[in-house]
Amino acid sequence: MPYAAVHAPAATAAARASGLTKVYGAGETRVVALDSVDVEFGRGRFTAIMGPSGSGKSTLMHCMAGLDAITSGSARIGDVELTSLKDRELTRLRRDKVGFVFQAFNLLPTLSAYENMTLPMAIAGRSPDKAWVDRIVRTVGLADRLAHRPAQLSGGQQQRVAVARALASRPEIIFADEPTGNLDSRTGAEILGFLRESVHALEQTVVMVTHDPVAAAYADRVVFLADGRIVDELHAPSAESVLDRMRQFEGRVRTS
Ligand SMILES: Nc1ncnc2c1ncn2[C@@H]1O[C@H](COP(=O)(O)OP(=O)(O)OP(=O)(O)O)[C@@H](O)[C@H]1O
Repeated sequence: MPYAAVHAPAATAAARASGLTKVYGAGETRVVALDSVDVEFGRGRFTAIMGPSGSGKSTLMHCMAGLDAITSGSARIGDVELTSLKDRELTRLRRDKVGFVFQAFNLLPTLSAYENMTLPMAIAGRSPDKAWVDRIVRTVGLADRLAHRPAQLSGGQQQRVAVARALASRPEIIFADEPTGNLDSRTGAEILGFLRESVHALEQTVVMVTHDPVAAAYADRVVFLADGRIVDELHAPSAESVLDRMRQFEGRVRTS
């Protein structure tokens, strides 16, 4: 049975967690990476996740994307409860409903930009929606690079291909983990602009982990994590307001 049919009515959030707890290890090596996190990622919104190193940002992203099993609580993509899925269903959900952009571009070197973009759909046996793919290609400015292999592209162009690949299947949600970490600031700004454009013009949903207040300012909302908990959030952020919040927050941590 298709997984969508098994579950509850449509949710308004593209993804949500409640009481999401992730514990690694046991005994002396036990680490509570996420401690009962409640969070929603609104459909058609761009959310940044920030927090100090080790605060649980990547773990939250991996658990919400179905890349890592959760210890307790609930994680949903749309109306699908991830904990109810078997491995195979989870693989299918990730392929069909989730797009990923990583710091390393993760493109296949022997394939062209276009083939890389449409590879996940080719694997799934689905033919790409040509009008949609054309729109993405125009949005990320790759029209004259589609036949190039990754080695013939700059880092910024390779990341544009990775963004286009994440968008190509019109996923329910795109998770981006430090997508500009390997790029200079001008090229990084371009990629962030494309992510913002994909949310605002193409009505996609993006959740991005970042350390950079300038990158976070491209989002509609910033969620702050510390010690595996959500401790703050900011709407319509600017780089200054994010930095300011981080400073207040560091002050609180130092004095507590
Ligand atoms: N596979 C693992 N096994 C054991 N502990 C882990 C594992 N992955 C993460 N952790 C621990 O969980 C906590 C949260 O890690 P996580 O990588 O989510 O933090 P982060 O906020 O993404 O950090 P950074 O900004 O440095 O990437 C850390 O204490 C980390 O050491």
